[in-house]
This record gives sequence, C-alpha cells and structure tokens, in this order.
Amino acid sequence: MSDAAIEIEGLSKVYQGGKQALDDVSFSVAEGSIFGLLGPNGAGKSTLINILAGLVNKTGGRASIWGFDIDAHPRNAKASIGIVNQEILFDPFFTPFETLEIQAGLYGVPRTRRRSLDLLRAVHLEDKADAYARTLSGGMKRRLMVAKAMVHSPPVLVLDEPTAGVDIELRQQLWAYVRELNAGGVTVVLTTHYLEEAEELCDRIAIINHGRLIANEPTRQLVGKATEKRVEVTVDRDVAAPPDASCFQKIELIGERVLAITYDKAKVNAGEVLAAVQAGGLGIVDVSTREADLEDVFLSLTRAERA
Ligand SMILES: Nc1ncnc2c1ncn2[C@@H]1O[C@H](COP(=O)(O)OP(=O)(O)OP(=O)(O)O)[C@@H](O)[C@H]1O
Repeated sequence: MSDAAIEIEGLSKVYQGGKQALDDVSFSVAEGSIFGLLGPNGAGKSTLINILAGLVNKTGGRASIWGFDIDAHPRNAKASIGIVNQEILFDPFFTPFETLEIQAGLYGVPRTRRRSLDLLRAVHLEDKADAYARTLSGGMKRRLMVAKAMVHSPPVLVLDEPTAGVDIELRQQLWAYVRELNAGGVTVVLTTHYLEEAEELCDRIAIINHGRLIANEPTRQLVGKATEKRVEVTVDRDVAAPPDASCFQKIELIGERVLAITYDKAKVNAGEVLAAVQAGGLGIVDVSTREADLEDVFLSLTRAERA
C-alpha cells in the first residue's frame, strides 16, 4: 500500500449526452491530511466524489482508496471510505440511534463492534438518540449524516459541502469534530464553497474548474500565490473621478472620499501607490490594506482559465 489515502490518475467522466464533467484529473491525498477540493458550481466535484463512492461510473482513468483500486477491489475500496453527501438522506421515521444501527448493519458491522451512541455523542446528538429524525433541525440532520458516514470506522472521510446552509456555531462544532477525527488518524477530504473554511482547515487544496484540475498545492503556498493586493485610501477632498496611474491595476471610488486601489505586489509597493495618489493632488487621511486570501487566488486562477 502506498501512503496515499486516495490516488486518482487521469480520471475522466463523460455523461450520457456528452457532458464532460471530468477531464484527465490526477491527484493524491496524503494519509492523515485534510484535503480541500474546491471549484465553482458545476466544476465536477460531486461527480468525482460519486465516482469514489461507486455511484457514478468513470469513463476513463483510475482511482484507488486506501490502496484498493475501485474497479479491482470495489468492496474494500467502499469499506475504506465514508461519504457525507450534499443531500440529506435518511428515513424520517427512524430515530438517530436506529439510523446508525441500520447503516452499521448495511456495512456488516457486528453488533458488538457498533458504536452508535459514541458517534451520537461525538456529534452532540446523544440527547436526540430516540427522537424521530424528522424532528431534528437542519444542522442536527447534517451532523447525523456525518455520524452515519462513520459507522464502519472508515480511514477516509469525504464531506461534500457539509456546511452549506448550516449556521456559524454549528459549522464550528462540525469542524471541531472533523479536526478531532483527523487528529485520531482519519484522512479527510472536503469540498466547500467557504474558502475561508478551506484555508483554515485544509493542509492542501486542489481547485477544479470545468472538469480540469487547475491547482493542487499546500494551502500556504497557494494563498501565497496571490499577487494582487488591495489598499483603501481615504483622501482629504471629494473626488469626482478616480485618478489614474500606471502602478494601479484597478481603482474604484467606493465612497465620496474613499478610493479602493488594487495593485500587483510583485511589481509595486504600497508606498509607490500612495505616492501616485498624492501626485494626483490628493492628500491622504487614512489607509487600510487587505492581505490577499484564497478567494483572490481562486478568482485569478478561474479567471485565467476563462481567458
Ligand atoms: N447525471 C448527469 N448527467 C449529465 N450531466 C451531469 C450529470 N451530473 C452532473 N452533470 C453535469 O456535470 C457537470 C459537473 O457536475 P457536478 O455536480 O459534478 O459539479 P459540482 O462541482 O459538484 O457542482 P456543485 O458544487 O454545484 O454541486 C455539470 O455541468 C453538471 O451539469
């Protein structure tokens, strides 16, 4: 077994009707890591996850989970992964405890090795063990989905947009649990639209756009790629039209006296940008800068792709 928890090579998917959802995607997820898979709507993330789950058939390439090729060893591959889907799927007439017991049964986990109550405790649902699942709030249902994905103690957990529509407090709780699982040795793959979340949680991030992989780097390195920087300058008089200078990438008037200037930090520094504002006859009253973040990188990479 290699020390990759997931290994994907040249993965492609063309749906019936001709839509190419994945185009020659390759990457591996290191054992023990938290790996983020990002991409705009329709990029192909769910398709990729569904292939790993055995729900969608790939049309090209290879994938293995915990060393098990999904074609050659589908049962072992499936037993090695727990997947939390975007949709909430369980019978509303069962209680959370029953839901987990049934799922464990489906995975052939013997009664003596089931840990339904422990899992409910871990996702803060122990007091709901005997309530009908339909009476749970949206956030509770999501947490139950995570517990359900863990009944067979898989070494790899995949979360597809698990916090969409979940409020901040519950999101924090869910991430705390994900971190706990990861600290206990579970490799985690997650897709999320919350870039901050990916930045905070993931060791490594891959970005997929129109079915193609356009980035795959350690999070720090990826964020460090942002070369655009933004400075907001409050000036001492009303400005009818923003001044222009070659060192500005973009300048906007965002208040009567506030200019938002984007510049390339690889080419100029903030001092030069401010000097250019002053050279335009404006006095500077206040300045604030914002560090580039994952969102900037994401936008510039997907923009570059489009161009
Ligand atoms: N069963 C299907 N038949 C045909 N096309 C499909 C099918 N499922 C998905 N697609 C298309 O494949 C592309 C990738 O979809 P996918 O759901 O994998 O994207 P995604 O990145 O998960 O997006 P989202 O974040 O919105 O879920 C989209 O253009 C989608 O319309």
